Amino acid sequence: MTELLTAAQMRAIEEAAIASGAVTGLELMERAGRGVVEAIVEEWPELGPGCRAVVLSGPGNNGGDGFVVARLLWEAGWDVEVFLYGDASRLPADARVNYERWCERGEVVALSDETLFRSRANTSADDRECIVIDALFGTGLSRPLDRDVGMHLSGTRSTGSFAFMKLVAVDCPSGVCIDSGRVLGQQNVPTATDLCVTFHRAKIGHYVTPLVDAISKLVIVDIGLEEDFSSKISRIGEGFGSMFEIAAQGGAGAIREEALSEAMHGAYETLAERDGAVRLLEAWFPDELGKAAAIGGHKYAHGHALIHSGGVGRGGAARMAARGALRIGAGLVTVGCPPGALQENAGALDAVMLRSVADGEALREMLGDARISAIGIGPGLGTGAREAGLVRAVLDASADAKRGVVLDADALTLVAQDESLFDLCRSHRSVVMTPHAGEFARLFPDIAKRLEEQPMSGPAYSKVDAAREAAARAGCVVLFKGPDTVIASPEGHCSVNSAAYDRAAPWLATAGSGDVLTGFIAGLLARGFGPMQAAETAAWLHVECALSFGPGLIAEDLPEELPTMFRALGV
Ligand SMILES: NC(=O)C1=CN([C@@H]2O[C@H](COP(=O)(O)OP(=O)(O)OC[C@H]3O[C@@H](n4cnc5c(N)ncnc54)[C@H](O)[C@@H]3O)[C@@H](O)[C@H]2O)[C@@H](O)CC1
Ligand SMILES: Nc1ncnc2c1ncn2[C@@H]1O[C@H](COP(=O)(O)OP(=O)(O)O)[C@@H](O)[C@H]1O
Ligand SMILES: [K+]
Repeated sequence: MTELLTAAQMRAIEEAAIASGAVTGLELMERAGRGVVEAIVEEWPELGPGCRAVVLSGPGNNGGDGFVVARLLWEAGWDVEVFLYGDASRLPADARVNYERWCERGEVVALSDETLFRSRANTSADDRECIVIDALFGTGLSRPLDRDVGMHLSGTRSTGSFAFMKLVAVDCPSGVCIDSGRVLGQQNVPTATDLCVTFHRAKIGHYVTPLVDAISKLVIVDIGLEEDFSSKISRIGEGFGSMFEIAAQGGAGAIREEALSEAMHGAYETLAERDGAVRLLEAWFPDELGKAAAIGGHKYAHGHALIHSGGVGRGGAARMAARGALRIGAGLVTVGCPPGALQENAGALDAVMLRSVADGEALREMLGDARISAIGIGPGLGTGAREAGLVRAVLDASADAKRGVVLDADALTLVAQDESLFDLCRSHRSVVMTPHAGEFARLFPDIAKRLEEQPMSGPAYSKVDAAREAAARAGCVVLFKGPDTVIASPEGHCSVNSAAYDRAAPWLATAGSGDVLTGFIAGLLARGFGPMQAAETAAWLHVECALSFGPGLIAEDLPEELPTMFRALGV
């Protein structure tokens, strides 16, 4: 797992590195620009000397990176044109140095529609490949782009502008708030980007919608800000100034990195432990996953999951969830269903047990069995009074926190409709809610509305903020689905399970896949996982199963892929 950073965290890390004397801003800029060029060469090895590059540099350090890219491509024999948006005399120091270095090699043209239109790359008769480098704004974007800049970007991004165009964004596509992945302002700034090269760590915005949908490939360049160094710089805001003071007082020229680390020791938690850190779930699984095999003993030692089904003809969702719970390692799984649906379910279940549950009262009685260690309810359930009674019974009879509960689909709709059910969730210590965007809007309409409003300044409200606020309000773990699934706990822990970039699995958006996820979570809760850990592990395995199976996947395939996954993971 790695941390996804905010722009403020990234700035703090850079500033602390520079203040430590371990590296200069100019060196970081050179490494950043070099990283962009290396990423271009790796992405398009067929491009090289003679190819065209149009570099759009902005008024800050992002523009500075652009000048470095221009120089390095020029030195490699590319035909480079550079445009500047802003006033060269007001560039920050490092960007200014790189501006001047470029000026020794080529011209800088003021960016305007007209100059872009007249660029060599645009007007030449030959159709040599052209790469456009978007180095207008990076982490420093604070307000919406001016209309004309939005227009330039639209112009260059529309395929008609240049003969063969690939668009490379330095750090992030300009106009996007990198904390949220959202475009600032009313401008219809297009963000479609072939390659985005960012530095040190990915930022939150790179992994959440809408930005995650717009970038074809994300490359993270190591600019020498070491892992253990950055991990010590965790708290932005109060107290941070004093760290710089300590660094500055070190005197005697460059203060060594160790001295700075020493100064910070004990004063800052590691980034991973800090509330507010957003973790990206990566090649990872908790040790607990492997423990089932080691526990041995009775099947009840591995937990008993109850999945509640809907009525006749609506049981498929619960049966798939049950299969998921069983495959992920619950010792026993029972499907509970209305008496009328017994026959249907009996014909379709073997290893999964079956119980008739007439109503909420009957369910309450059944839940007197303390060995039932988790419940999944919602898929295919229905939204009538009887079903509301079932959800109430589940929440009432398991609030002792030893029994985890997953609420999905219709159960979420019921909770959204009834404040008293919402209150029961709040007072329960082990509930996981798994809404997709529609269910999320029903449960948290004001939060969903805020997420839809056009942001005018950064940092903008993001899907991460929304999931966190929802979790805090509901007192539950909230798993907000999508290709950018965000999982948040009421305590403020938060992670992103991405199905983008090298984990893209669009075939996972298939009917019933969410039902299987409910089963995965219920199975892990039954095994004794905490709600956050169960949600994270299940979501991560869900995408891994989809990747392992590949296109053609249907929801039923997901549980069946788990044994392959477990073997691959050495579980
Ligand atoms: N600080 C460092 O040491 C490093 C920074 N790097 C680069 O520096 C970037 C951040 O640089 P900056 O903090 O200078 O920020 P940017 O270059 O993203 O932009 C900041 C400038 O744009 C202005 N501005 C913001 N929004 C505007 C708008 N809508 N219209 C017009 N002007 C606007 C700001 O007033 C400021 O002058 C990163 O994205 C990265 O590309 C890299 O070189 C790595 C090292
Ligand atoms: N584009 C996508 N790529 C990968 N996974 C996706 C994508 N869109 C949705 N998903 C995932 O697919 C599942 C769909 O769940 P849900 O919306 O509840 O559907 P259903 O009710 O049909 O089961 C969720 O786990 C969600 O995160
Ligand atoms: K940019």
